[in-house]
Parts: sequence; C-alpha cells; structure tokens
Amino acid sequence: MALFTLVSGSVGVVTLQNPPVNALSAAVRHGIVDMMDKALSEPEVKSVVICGQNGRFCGGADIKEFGKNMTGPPLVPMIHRIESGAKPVVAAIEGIALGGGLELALGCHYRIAHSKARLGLPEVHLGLLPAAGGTQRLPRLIGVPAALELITTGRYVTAAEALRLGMVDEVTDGNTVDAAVKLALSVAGKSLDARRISNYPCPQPPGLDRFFETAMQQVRQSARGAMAPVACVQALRAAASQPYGEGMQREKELMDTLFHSGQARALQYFFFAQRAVGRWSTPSGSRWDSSKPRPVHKAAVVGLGTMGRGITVALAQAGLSVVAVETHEKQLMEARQAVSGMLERGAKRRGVAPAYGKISYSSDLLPVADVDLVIEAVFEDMELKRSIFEQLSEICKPDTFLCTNTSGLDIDRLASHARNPELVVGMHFFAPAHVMKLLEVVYGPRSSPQAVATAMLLGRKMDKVSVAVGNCPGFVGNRMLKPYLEQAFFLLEEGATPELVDQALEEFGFAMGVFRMSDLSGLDVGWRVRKADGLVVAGASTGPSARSRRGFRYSPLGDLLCERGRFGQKTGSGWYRYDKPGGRVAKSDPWLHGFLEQYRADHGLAARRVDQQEVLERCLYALINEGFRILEDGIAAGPEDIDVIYVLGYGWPRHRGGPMFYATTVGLSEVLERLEHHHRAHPDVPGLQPCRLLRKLVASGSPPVHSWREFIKKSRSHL
Ligand SMILES: CCCCCC/C=C/CC(=O)SCCNC(=O)CCNC(=O)[C@H](O)C(C)(C)COP(=O)(O)OP(=O)(O)OC[C@H]1O[C@@H](n2cnc3c(N)ncnc32)[C@H](O)[C@@H]1OP(=O)(O)O
Repeated sequence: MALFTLVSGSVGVVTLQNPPVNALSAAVRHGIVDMMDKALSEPEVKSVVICGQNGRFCGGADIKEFGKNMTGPPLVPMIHRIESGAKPVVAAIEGIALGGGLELALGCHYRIAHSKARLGLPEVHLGLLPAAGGTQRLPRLIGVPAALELITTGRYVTAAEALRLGMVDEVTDGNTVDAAVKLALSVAGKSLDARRISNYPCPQPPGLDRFFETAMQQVRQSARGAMAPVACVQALRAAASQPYGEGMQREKELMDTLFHSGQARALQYFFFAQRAVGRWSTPSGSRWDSSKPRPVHKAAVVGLGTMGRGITVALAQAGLSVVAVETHEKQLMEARQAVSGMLERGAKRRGVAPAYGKISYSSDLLPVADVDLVIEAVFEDMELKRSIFEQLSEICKPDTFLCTNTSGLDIDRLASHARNPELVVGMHFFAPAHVMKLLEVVYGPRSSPQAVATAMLLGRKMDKVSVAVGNCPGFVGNRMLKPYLEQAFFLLEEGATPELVDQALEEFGFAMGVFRMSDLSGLDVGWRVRKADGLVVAGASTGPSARSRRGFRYSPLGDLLCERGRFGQKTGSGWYRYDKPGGRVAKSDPWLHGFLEQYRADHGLAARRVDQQEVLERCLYALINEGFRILEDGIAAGPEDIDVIYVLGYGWPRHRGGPMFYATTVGLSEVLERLEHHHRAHPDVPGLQPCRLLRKLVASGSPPVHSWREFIKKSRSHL
C-alpha cells in the first residue's frame, strides 16, 4: 500500500506502507502507481517526495512473491512513469534502499539519504540482477567500474559512501522527509532534463573490451558456477555499449533467464532459511518465542589460540567488554599482539576506531569472576576442558553462562562438571572466528532454554547466523563431514586420485575439494578424533583387519599419511605437496600417487576408473543421507538448519541452496535409488544405507522442503 498526503501546500508525499521493510509487493506497486497518478495530475501538487513508513525507505521487490504468479503493475514502467513525469520527485531514503527500492530511487530526480541509511543492489544474492533499470541507470550515474563492483557483489554502501560515489545528492543527520520536502519545494517548476538518469550517456571505461573481458574472468572465477554475477557483467556491458532502450531490453532478457532458474530458487530458499533458523526449537519443547535471553555485557574467552583470538575480536567488535585469558605467558603476549592487529584491520575496513579498550588480558582465571558469560576455547581435550569447567564453576558468579567452543566433544559430559549444568551450552565457532558467519549453538539435555536463547542472541550480536543444534558426536556440521570424508578415502582406494575427487567437488561449486580442504585444516585434526574413537591402529598392516573396524569398512589412508608426518599445508605435504611448510599452493604429488599404487597393491585392490558423477554421488549423497539421519534424530529441527550450516560453515555452494535443498533438486527418489545402488556395491559401508526418513519422504511422494519440519514432527513417533 502507499499513502498520499499533501504537505506545505504543494508537495505530495507518497509513503510506502508494507512492514517490516516496505517491500514492493503487488499492493505497494498498485499504491505507488495510483498515488503517483494522483500527484502528477492534481494541479496543486508541484513536486513529490517518496518515502517509506517506519524509517525504512524500501527493501526491494517482495521476495515472497517470487515463484508465484506475479500480479500487479510491473516495476519497469512504474519507475519510468516517475522519471519521465513533468514534476520533480525526491526520494527520501531512510534506513534502507535495496534492490527494487534503490531502483525506484534512481528513477526519482533527486535522492536524499539519512546518514545511517544503507543502499545496495543485492539481487545477485537471490540469483537475479537489478532488472528494474538498475544495471542501466547506476553505471550512468556513478560510472561503470563502481556500478559493476556494487552490482556483482551485492554490497551495501553507507550513505557517506553513496554520497562520495554520486548515488545520492545529499546526506542528512536530521529528518530526511523534512529535508526532502524542503528540496522538493525548492526545485518545483525547474527543468528536469538534467535529472533523468536514463538520458545520461553511459561513461565508457577506457579499453571497453579489455575491461569487460577482465571483469568477466574475475567474476567467473569467484562465482564458482553461479549464473547471476555473470549475467550482471553482461548487462553492464550492454549499458556501456548500447543505447539505454537496448540496454533495458538486454537487462530484461537476462532477467527472464535468471528469474526462472533453479539457482534463483535455491538462493531465495537460502535467504529465508537464514532467517528461519532464528526461530529455533528443541525436541524438549523450548522455543525461540518463549525463551527470554539474558543480557550479556561482559564476557570472557579462555584459551587464546587461533579460535580464542577470533572469538575475542568478534566479541569486542560487537561492543562487549572481554576478559581474554591465556595461562601461557608467551602465548598471551603473542595473542595480545595478534588480536590488536585483527582489531586494527577490522576497524579500518569498517571505518571505525579499533575496540582495543574493550579487552583486558589475564594469565589467570580470577578476573572472570564478574563476567556474564565465558567461552572456553582451549585445546580439544576433554580432561583439560573438564578441569577448566570445574575451576570456572568455583570462580564465576553462580548465574554465569559457561560455553564451550568444542567442535564435537560431549556437551552433556562437560556440563556434568559445572556447578549449574543448565547454564552450559556449546558455542561452536568456525575459523577464522571473527570472519566466518556461522555459529552452531549446541544444547545438551540439561541446557536451559534461557542459556540457548542467550547464546543464540549473542551470536547474532557478533554478526553471526546462529543455528541451534542438539548434542551428538560432531554436532551437525562435523557429523555430516564424516561420511563425506570416508567416501573420499574409499574412492582413493578404488582408483581415484585426490585431484580427480577435488576437481569434481570444485566444479560442483565447493570453494575447495575435500583433500585440499583437509590439507588446509590439518590431517592431524581427524587423526586425533579417530584415535580417540579407537579407530587408529599404528603401523601399516595388510591383513584383512587393516581395512575394517568393528565389522565395517575403514580406510586407514589418512592415518598412514599422518604417521609419515604429512599433516597438510603446515608440514608442507599431505594429500598434495607445497613449496614449504605453511605453503598455500597445492601441487600434485608424485610420491602420493606412488604411495596409493603401493597401498592398493599391498591390499589386493585393483584400481578402476572412477568418474566425476560417482564422486558426487558417493560423497554428497552419503553426506545428505547423514543429514536425513540428523533430522530423524532431532539433532536439527529442520532442513534449513542443516543447509545454513553447510553453506556458511563448510563451503557448500550457496547457489545450490545447501545439501538438503540440493537433494530436492536432484529428486529424493533419485537420491534414494543411487544410495541403494552404492550400498548394494558396498554393503559394509553403513553411510550408504538410505535412512528411514529419506525412505519415508519418498514413500509420501517427496513433499517440498518447507514442509519437512511438520512431516518429521508428525512421523517421529512412527520412525
Ligand atoms: C521477471 C521480472 C520480475 C521482476 C522482479 C523484480 C526484481 C526486483 C529485484 C529486487 O528488489 S530483489 C529484492 C532485493 N532486496 C533484498 O535482497 C533485501 C534483502 N533483505 C535484507 O537485506 C534484510 O532483510 C534487510 C532489509 C536489510 C533487513 O534486515 P534485518 O536484519 O533488519 O531484518 P531481517 O530479519 O533480514 O528481515 C525482516 C523480515 O523481512 C523479510 N524481508 C526482508 N527483505 C524482504 C524482501 N525484499 N521481500 C520480502 N521479505 C523481506 C525477512 O524475510 C524477514 O522476515 P522473516 O519472516 O523473518 O523471514
């Protein structure tokens, strides 16, 4: 909806009304068209201001309408009517002007922004491009290179940057609508010829062809198979090389393809999934809307290794006072220096002062006595963590929340060493913790709803997407990683190479294949876990038991590399070789290939041809199958939780929506059939045995992903 009011006798103010973000739903578009007709036709109206209700200009097209039958006036002619009208129109931008909202503002003749407003064209994150003239007007206004950067990244800019770039005419700290009315009064009756952006020539970057070739190369490289960024470059190229009308036609053609694509569906699903995870629930009935978080003003981080440092920075940047504890003096000094550097770089990027003063450092635990919440981030060792929890229980206030950054240890066991087990939750961050968006909040059977709610909110404050998950070995992310890694090892035994497996996964869209990733994070991490699980048998053996544990197939390949000191990048060799310890560029390693051949010979394994499709099916479907088990077990409440964890924490390509969404695009019955096929070929691999929930979903006609939560709830008692 849109409201019309006449202000100061001659300014028509059109207010968009569609909480919470004044998205351009069909009703809003109808409202704008009607109110603009009124403003342009009524003689007493000399100029117009467009603004949004509740301090938010406009969040763009209504994403909830996509994928449905689109009705109502289309955006392009609506914006054209505003631009070509005879009366000056001023956009009063408060809060946000995003996507179609910014395109609407670009169709206005003047733009005033509040100093706290953010502007951007984020369509690329939804698998789209700004197709209401954004790709044609923005480069005409701010130049091709700046427009290209904003449109291909979807980055939001502050009002100050928008002013510098020339996107807005004025920035105000005061009342934006009042300032816009004042401007509207002053420009009434003046010529609009120089204010219609579509009439501007598009400034040509020098060496047009070369410029776009380079841009296209860079975008293709970072897009990892996503179509929208590529289409954005194509639309910008049309803006730079064709008249406005033809550019608009090209924009439309590109949008028509994107709008109906599977990638757009996946990315739009993911947009809502990131928000859905905030509405968490647990099997015991705790819920986001009935659990009140407690305020956290002061927090402590215990253990200042890589994770602890990142967590300290993220807490300080969120405005909390932090006590950072490291008992080894030398490491404390190093950590202090590293944290200061991270704060400085972060502050520079965000254009604010570094939050040095928020952090106090200590080599003992005593200063944590008055904090509201502690995050323990020491070495992944249950005994060590147990002893810290016991000490914290003595030192801290009785109501202090005790959180652990474990990536897989038993939260409930740790809680049993705390004075108040109900105040214990896991806060599993991902490295680097001040950068990565994901936080797994792990609740044990004794965690109170308030502890979960507090950790979830704290994560949001730290600019993370928090996902609540239940307690089990590996939680959600690492638990699903296990069958994925296992399949990759088995494929090597059967004839594949790390290069072949990684190439298949990277072409699928992963930032890194499984072996390059394993080299980066360190092979010793998994080795330690397998040792703790009693799976590692020292020394190479070739008997029938060498490749079997507890009656199931097991590959000792990772263990054998670790025994040889090949821990990955840090030691200069792992599944690949590197120039030096700490080197980053993975090179194919002839030693490794020889080692695999010898291994197969020792174990009587005949190498066979493994193709990319088999790599994807074995690795990804095994991972997805574990995802279904996690849903079945109630460890994650819905598929959105799993998908958010995998995209934000494990490099799953966003344009494929996450593993559970991806399964729906393949077809659940196809996933089931291929798992059955691979399980028949490898009956000693339980990870390939389709789980009951998957079978049940297929038997029920493969209902859409958004209905799984309800489906699981209803069928849990029968599973
Ligand atoms: C073939 C021709 C077709 C023509 C199609 C025309 C295409 C037009 C291009 C576009 O405009 S696409 C949309 C571009 N806009 C965006 O991508 C905005 C995305 N939103 C955000 O970045 C944030 O939501 C925000 C606006 C900055 C607000 O952030 P905040 O943290 O304050 O709140 P949220 O929890 O994110 O959102 C609150 C609530 O609002 C819902 N929502 C947000 N934006 C939209 C939107 N554009 N359409 C519909 N709904 C929106 C969001 O989902 C939350 O609701 P929920 O119920 O919790 O999910």
